[in-house]
Amino acid sequence: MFFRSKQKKADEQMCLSVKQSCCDFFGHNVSEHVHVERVSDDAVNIRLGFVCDTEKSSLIAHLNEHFSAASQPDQSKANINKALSKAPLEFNVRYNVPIFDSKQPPVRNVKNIIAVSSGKGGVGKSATAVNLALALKAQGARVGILDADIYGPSIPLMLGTENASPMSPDNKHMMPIVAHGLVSNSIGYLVKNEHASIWRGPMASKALTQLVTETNWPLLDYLIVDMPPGTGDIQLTMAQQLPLTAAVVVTTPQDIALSDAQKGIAMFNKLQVPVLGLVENMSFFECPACHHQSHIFSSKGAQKLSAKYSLPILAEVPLAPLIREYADAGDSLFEQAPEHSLCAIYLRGAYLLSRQMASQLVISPLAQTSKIEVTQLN
Ligand SMILES: Nc1ncnc2c1ncn2[C@@H]1O[C@H](COP(=O)(O)OP(=O)(O)OP(=O)(O)O)[C@@H](O)[C@H]1O
Repeated sequence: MFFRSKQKKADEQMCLSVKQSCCDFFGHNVSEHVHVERVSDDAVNIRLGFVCDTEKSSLIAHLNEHFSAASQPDQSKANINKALSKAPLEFNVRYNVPIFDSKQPPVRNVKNIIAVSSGKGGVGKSATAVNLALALKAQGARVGILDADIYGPSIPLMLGTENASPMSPDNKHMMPIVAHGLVSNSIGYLVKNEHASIWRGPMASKALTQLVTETNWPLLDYLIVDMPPGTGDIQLTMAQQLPLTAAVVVTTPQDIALSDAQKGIAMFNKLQVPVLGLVENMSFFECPACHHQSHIFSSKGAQKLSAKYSLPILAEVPLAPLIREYADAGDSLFEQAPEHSLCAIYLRGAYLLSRQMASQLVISPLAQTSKIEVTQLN
């Protein structure tokens, strides 16, 4: 009896510290989603609102965690081990990228589809989509990119795959094009730009649906979709047809871009697609000689939007000739200049993006357990 009550107290204590540890880990209060329950003398179930598994005497918690956390496994493991230090259990963390259910049928092999969108054209949406995809890949995720900007597909140029065309071994499905470790498909691989640009709404949406569903995607943690600019009927239909997990809105700091970005946020809100955050592109220009920063397109625009909609700013990307040069050459900034400060900006953006995804997972009723295990980084 005495032992039981002591054990109960120890369990309560352990439960509290696991919850606290999870809150620290996720960076906000998730305690009501954390369920800790002793299932036998030597096993405890921890369910982080969505996952739980026990194996023999060691406790295996499947953390549906974002990829970037896998680059700090010791940190997270240490946190949780600390919380469990009183329990005679071994604690292992396996990393799973979370999956969301969607109202639309899922795309085979694709865990999460993230739209990169902008209310206004020419703000650097495609460049942002490519660099975020490369940054997620650099952090260990399996990433694909879908060029849904069927009126101005620029992904083939930016990936250096302009002359590629997808093979179809079974005459039904296309094999995506591989470049810089990303798989991609684009209407630009299939038809000449001038042909796609005369397509009308239904034809354009049908082409997009085919591009998504008839591509033989390998197992992907993230499929980044470069949406066409704007928030008209075409964008709305496209966003409705895709089983989107979440969206990222790209803007420049100037008022005209911001007001269009708001329309983008409103569109995703209407479709109940969570917006993970904002990317402010062409935020400033830093003079290479004196390092003075000029705010060519105004300043603090994204900050205002961020405050108004409670959205994080994932990245403030400068106006930097290198971004255009690499994009035009179809080269990867991450392969050619991995130490460059621009890479750090995109890597942080990707980190925040995937972290936001993990947070959405905790609060979203659409979240489900990922069954696919992701290899932990060394
Ligand atoms: N931060 C930046 N610094 C310098 N050049 C940039 C930056 N971002 C994008 N660019 C360049 O600006 C041009 C337009 O960018 P991009 O094609 O990504 O814009 P977009 O918003 O996708 O355009 P569209 O509306 O046509 O789809 C490209 O040449 C790109 O390389």
